[in-house]
Amino acid sequence: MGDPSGIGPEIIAAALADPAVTGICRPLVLGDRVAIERGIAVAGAQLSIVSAPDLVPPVDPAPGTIYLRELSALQPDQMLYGRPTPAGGDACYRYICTAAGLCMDGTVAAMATAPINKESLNSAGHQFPGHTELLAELTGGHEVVMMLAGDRLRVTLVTIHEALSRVPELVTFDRVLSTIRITHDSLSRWFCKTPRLAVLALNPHCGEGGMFGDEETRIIAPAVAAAREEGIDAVGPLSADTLFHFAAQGGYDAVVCMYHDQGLIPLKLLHFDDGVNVTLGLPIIRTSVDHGTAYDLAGTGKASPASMKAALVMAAQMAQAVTHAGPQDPSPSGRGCPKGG
Ligand SMILES: NC(=O)c1ccc[n+]([C@@H]2O[C@H](COP(=O)([O-])OP(=O)(O)OC[C@H]3O[C@@H](n4cnc5c(N)ncnc54)[C@H](O)[C@@H]3O)[C@@H](O)[C@H]2O)c1
Ligand SMILES: N[C@H](C(=O)O)[C@H](O)COP(=O)(O)O
Repeated sequence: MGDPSGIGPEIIAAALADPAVTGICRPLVLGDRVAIERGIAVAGAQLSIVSAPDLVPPVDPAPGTIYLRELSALQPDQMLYGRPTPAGGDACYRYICTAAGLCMDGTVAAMATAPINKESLNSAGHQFPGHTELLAELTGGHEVVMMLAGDRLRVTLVTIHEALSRVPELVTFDRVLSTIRITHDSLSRWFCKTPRLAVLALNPHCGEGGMFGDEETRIIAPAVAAAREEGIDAVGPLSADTLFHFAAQGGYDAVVCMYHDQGLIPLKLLHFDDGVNVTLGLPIIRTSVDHGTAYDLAGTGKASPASMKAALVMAAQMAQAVTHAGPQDPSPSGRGCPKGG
């Protein structure tokens, strides 16, 4: 359900009132009854709540119904809009842990998360920069990669939630190569058979022959060469300022970026409304909205549910791909692939 003080409950209600979502999956909400009731009212949705303490939704769920596992019973002062609390952060932690557990034991096929406030998660004593790192730990310490995807562009990140000043020391040969590998393997599995990857430079103009930095020649180019030797269709390092123009025109299936804002600024410029965050490298399927808790909009009914809907639909499609193709079979599409799903 995400942060009870943010827009999570209302965008969930809006998404679950849409037959395009409920037609492709049987959603089970992990959250707080009062927060979801409030979200339904804010979204103006015609939905009723059915408690599902131990059950998943039935094969033929009743229309207009939200199946809810109540994992918290927050007091009104613990879910004031725009006012995160440690209790709310702790509740988010429980929702995420329970969802991961249900995915790991096969009770559910996938999880899609609404936004959390990272500060409130940490104020509750859970020291994680976000869902991504928490899920990596909960599911066995896998190396994970954050991908954000829309119809025109997909980006993956070598470094995620890090201070910009630390990025150069974190961009290592091993990290760049493993990000390329995980991007390639995950795209091959879920989205397209032979993905074409562009790998970005860290510095302007690829370091301009060493004038503006040498990470390109020391680290990124050797990592790209190593990936190519493994049969991965990756090119780079390429200058970030121009590459996105070509990637958005369909030149690449994903762009491997060195740091958070290098990739997420172009992605959100093109896809703020409908982008989906996917955690690659986990043993479970996890998607998420591409935006935050939007405290300025919480309770106003103005928040767009489009990214929440897209995250639910993508999670369901990924789960169906596993069911229909088997876990190791990539989708049957040829070279290059439609983005977003
Ligand atoms: N998936 C996640 O859990 C996730 C993702 C991003 C940010 N966050 C967290 O959210 C908190 C707030 O982050 P922020 O302010 O940088 O980003 P934000 O996305 O919450 O807000 C940025 C701007 O976008 C607008 N906005 C966000 N979602 C919208 C929607 N659905 N419809 C219309 N407008 C929308 C907001 O009103 C605000 O003006 C932080 O704690 C951050 O870490 C969580
Ligand atoms: N970097 C993401 C974004 O800006 O959308 C976001 O913070 C989500 O992170 P988690 O999925 O790890 O919570």
